[in-house]
Amino acid sequence: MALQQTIDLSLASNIGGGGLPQQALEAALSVVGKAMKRLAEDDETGRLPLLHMPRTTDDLDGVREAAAWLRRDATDVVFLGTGGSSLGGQTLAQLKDYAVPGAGRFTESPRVHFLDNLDPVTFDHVLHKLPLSSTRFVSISKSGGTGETLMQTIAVLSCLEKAGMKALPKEVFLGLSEPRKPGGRNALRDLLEPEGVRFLEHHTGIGGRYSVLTNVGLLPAAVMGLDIGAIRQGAGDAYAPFRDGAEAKDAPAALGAALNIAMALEGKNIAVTMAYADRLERFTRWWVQLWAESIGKDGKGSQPVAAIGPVDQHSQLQLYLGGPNDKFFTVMTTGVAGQGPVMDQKLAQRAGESGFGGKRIGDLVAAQGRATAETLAKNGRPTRQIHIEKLDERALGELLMHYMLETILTGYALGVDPFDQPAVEEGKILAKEYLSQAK
Ligand SMILES: O=P(O)(O)OC[C@H]1O[C@](O)(CO)[C@@H](O)[C@@H]1O
Repeated sequence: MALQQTIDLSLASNIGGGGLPQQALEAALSVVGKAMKRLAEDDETGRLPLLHMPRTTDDLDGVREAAAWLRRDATDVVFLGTGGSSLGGQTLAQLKDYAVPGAGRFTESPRVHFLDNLDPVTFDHVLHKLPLSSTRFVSISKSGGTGETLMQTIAVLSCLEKAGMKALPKEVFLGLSEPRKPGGRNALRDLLEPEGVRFLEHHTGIGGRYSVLTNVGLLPAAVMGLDIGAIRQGAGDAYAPFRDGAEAKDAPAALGAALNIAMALEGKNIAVTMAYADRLERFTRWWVQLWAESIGKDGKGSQPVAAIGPVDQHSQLQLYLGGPNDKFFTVMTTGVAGQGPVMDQKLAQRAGESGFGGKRIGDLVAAQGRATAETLAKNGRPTRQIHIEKLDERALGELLMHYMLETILTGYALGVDPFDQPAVEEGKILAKEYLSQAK
């Protein structure tokens, strides 16, 4: 297990009044215990194919083959898609510096782009800059009907045609969507299949925001050269206590769910995840969607907030320490001590920081992560600590599965369906109505 979860700084017995009383945690653990029984049935009956993902390997070669096809002679690979059709891939790609401030500009070829937001200026800009003859495109949408992804795909097809490309769309494009439902439409397939574009199948039993361990997340990961088998193995590590029939208090994801539930009942309705690693920034955004869409319904749910350390110490920490005590914190750290450039003794002295001398940048980041968690606790702010010594494919797979399990169990325990998102549809319908009125 790469993930070490510590809840000591969440408990009233350690941090005083702002912390969680032991009996509140016990009560939540008992509800989560029942939710775990439901999860075990889900596994047994096959109702939740996500639970089988860690032990599935027969699809990996297909993913690797598609990734190799995309990489062949490509300078750029562009992933079109939004929400769960993009954030999982981005999270994994960040292990290889995707969207890491500064470092992301130097990533190896092919350059990978995820265009998950629809912004006309960005899209125009990117289409003009891309070397079209050596760019590959992947359109991902579970439903095949998401307006943003369809518009992006149409724009790219038109752009390829206008550029008078020798290559046909089927030579540069790949689709990833559910199979067409009998009698139903799949607009993305309707768009691309007549061009001969090949499609990978989106798992029909796994929703977009839970799809990071399927081809949706693993295809971009494989394009980046990551070990996708290790990602699945890591997911297995998070699931192992559940398979082994552990009690809620001994299964880290179940303990996490119980903490979240109990915290919300104690008035901590904001869940802040602050990760001290650039390579977990996309993870925090992936988690925000996972948590918000899965738990926020029927008048229930806590507000997920993503933060990164140490940079957000300089923007959010004041509120966290001095503002209302209505938050439950997770401070995430990695084993960065001893890593990075070493501080020259003389220069450190000249800067008036002789304590920096001989220390490395990673030493300061490690100290900051620890100090933030402890300062939050000293101020009565309940804080869970998650530490991952070595952030690699296996560890990230474990972290992703941990959070998916924590989310599902929280939904089950609260009596909400963690797999739908009915409220989002209303605005989509209205937007299409306004679009039809636009001149
Ligand atoms: O993969 P699709 O079907 O394009 O959906 C994209 C995203 O849109 C949502 O349905 C919300 O509108 C998310 O749940 C989903 O991840």
